[in-house]
Amino acid sequence: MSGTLVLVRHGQSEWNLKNLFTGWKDPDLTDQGRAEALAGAKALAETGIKFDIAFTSNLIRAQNTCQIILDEIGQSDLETVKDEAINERDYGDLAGLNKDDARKKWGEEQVHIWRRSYDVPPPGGESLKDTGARVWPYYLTDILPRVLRGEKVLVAAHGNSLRALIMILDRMSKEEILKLNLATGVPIVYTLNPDSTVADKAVLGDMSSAH
Ligand SMILES: O=C(O)[C@H](O)COP(=O)(O)O
Repeated sequence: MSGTLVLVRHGQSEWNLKNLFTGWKDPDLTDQGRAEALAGAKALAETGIKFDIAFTSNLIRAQNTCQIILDEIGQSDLETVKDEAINERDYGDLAGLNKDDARKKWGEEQVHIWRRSYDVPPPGGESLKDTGARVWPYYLTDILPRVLRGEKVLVAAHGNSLRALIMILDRMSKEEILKLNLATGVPIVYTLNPDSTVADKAVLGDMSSAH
């Protein structure tokens, strides 16, 4: 039996718009972010998918993205589990700073390393590896068993908690994950084999503008 796992990064947040490092801070979606979530929802609706359960983080931008999707596909009351295990990576001392100002202060390369490397944490925050250390166990204990039972599972979360998940799903190396950026509101639909490997992957939208 194969199940379906849909991953979606929340739509643009107020702090994405202001170009601020966000992490565990809790800004809401912008109008554009709500529109992105709705566009992703419409793409999912076209597939005719009906979910068995949804997972989201403790942060409002992911929760509202999740609800916009569920409302659009006619599943407003679907069981939805909220857990900080799939929160955005903790950006530590960078949270609240402007990304361009940070580049001016520490240099383009250092900021890129903090944002995209596998195991270099930003000051006081989590690396992707640290983020994975909480995302992966949660995936194995709470999310994957549902998919392997043949269920259809929605995960509405964050750029870096989802990069950690995609790294293991797509068997990406530490070097490959450096280049992966997820567009906001674009659903990624995985069909998993019974041994939890990926049978099929479809991206319902345009990832090319992601940065
Ligand atoms: O937390 C943030 O600032 C963003 O959601 C993700 O930021 P990044 O693309 O710089 O990792």
